[in-house]
Amino acid sequence: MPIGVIYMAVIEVKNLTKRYGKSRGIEDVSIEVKEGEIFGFIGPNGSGKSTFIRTLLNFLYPTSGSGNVLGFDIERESHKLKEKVGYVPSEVKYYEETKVVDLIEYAKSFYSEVDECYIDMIVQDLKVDLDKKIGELSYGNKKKVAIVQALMGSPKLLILDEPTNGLDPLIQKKLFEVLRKEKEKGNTVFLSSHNLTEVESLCDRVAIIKQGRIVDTVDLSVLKEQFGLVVEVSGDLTKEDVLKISKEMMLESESHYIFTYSGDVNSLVDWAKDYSLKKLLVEEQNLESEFMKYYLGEGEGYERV
Ligand SMILES: Nc1ncnc2c1ncn2[C@@H]1O[C@H](COP(=O)(O)OP(=O)(O)OP(=O)(O)O)[C@@H](O)[C@H]1O
Repeated sequence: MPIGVIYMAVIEVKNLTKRYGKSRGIEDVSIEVKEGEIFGFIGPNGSGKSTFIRTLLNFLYPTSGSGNVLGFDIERESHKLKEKVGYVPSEVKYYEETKVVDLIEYAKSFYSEVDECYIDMIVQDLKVDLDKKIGELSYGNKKKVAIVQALMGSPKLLILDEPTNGLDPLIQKKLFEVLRKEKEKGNTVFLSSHNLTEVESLCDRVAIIKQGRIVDTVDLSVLKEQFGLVVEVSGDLTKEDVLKISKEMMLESESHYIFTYSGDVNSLVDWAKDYSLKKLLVEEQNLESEFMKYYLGEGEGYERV
């Protein structure tokens, strides 16, 4: 961060709770998203990602807690807030008989100024089919229309609920390019996702939600610096043999072990030479191997020895 630059919190939420009657939605969620960052929100199915986003945008009333987005209170000033935020919902619903081109033109009429060249470029990049009716579009193709609409007012903040769901890999890549450009312009992106690989490649920071509560918030550049190697071995060796080289056991079954390793590669090679191995697989640690623990239930998963 350059010295002297003060980053404003674009999203600031304190102790936000939303219950559906007696059922849990989100519990005591506190988050701060800084201006100009791409912030990922990840967690298992039903953990509360959509509930959080919908409460933030006042589509749901909070049970308790408070928050502001772009300086606007999420309850009292939600109408102002919604004007300034580009939002892509997880489920896109439009009037089925409307043609895409008409919907986009109609959406433009809500803004005093629209960067037509930019919107045309997004339409082309995402291969949006302008001539079809909404009702004729697939789930992914509807999502693309929602993305175009979210970008229409050149928002300072984009909130996207599982934006890549239903998009093919090429369009996902194009969307990431668009989001990176938004960041380059100084805008802020908040997105929920199930895809840890995409989160790793795109986001600056990530919050992990589990059973409605934030369990961790991570700066990915710091985390990546700590990443070592993930080593998988099987053959004629015991757990004690593995513990000579690493204390970070991720999985162990009979003669088959997966562990992380951060030391010198040559020492790892020397260690491996002492055993008769059937398999030796070494790969760089990534977000998926690190974060899988958050997706596992009680008693499942890795053991740190
Ligand atoms: N309208 C509703 N009425 C009652 N409970 C609800 C409602 N919507 C969500 N929930 C509950 O709130 C919790 C959080 O759901 P939410 O949809 O926010 O999770 P999510 O993380 O977005 O899930 P997914 O990854 O599957 O989209 C779940 O236990 C869910 O059953």
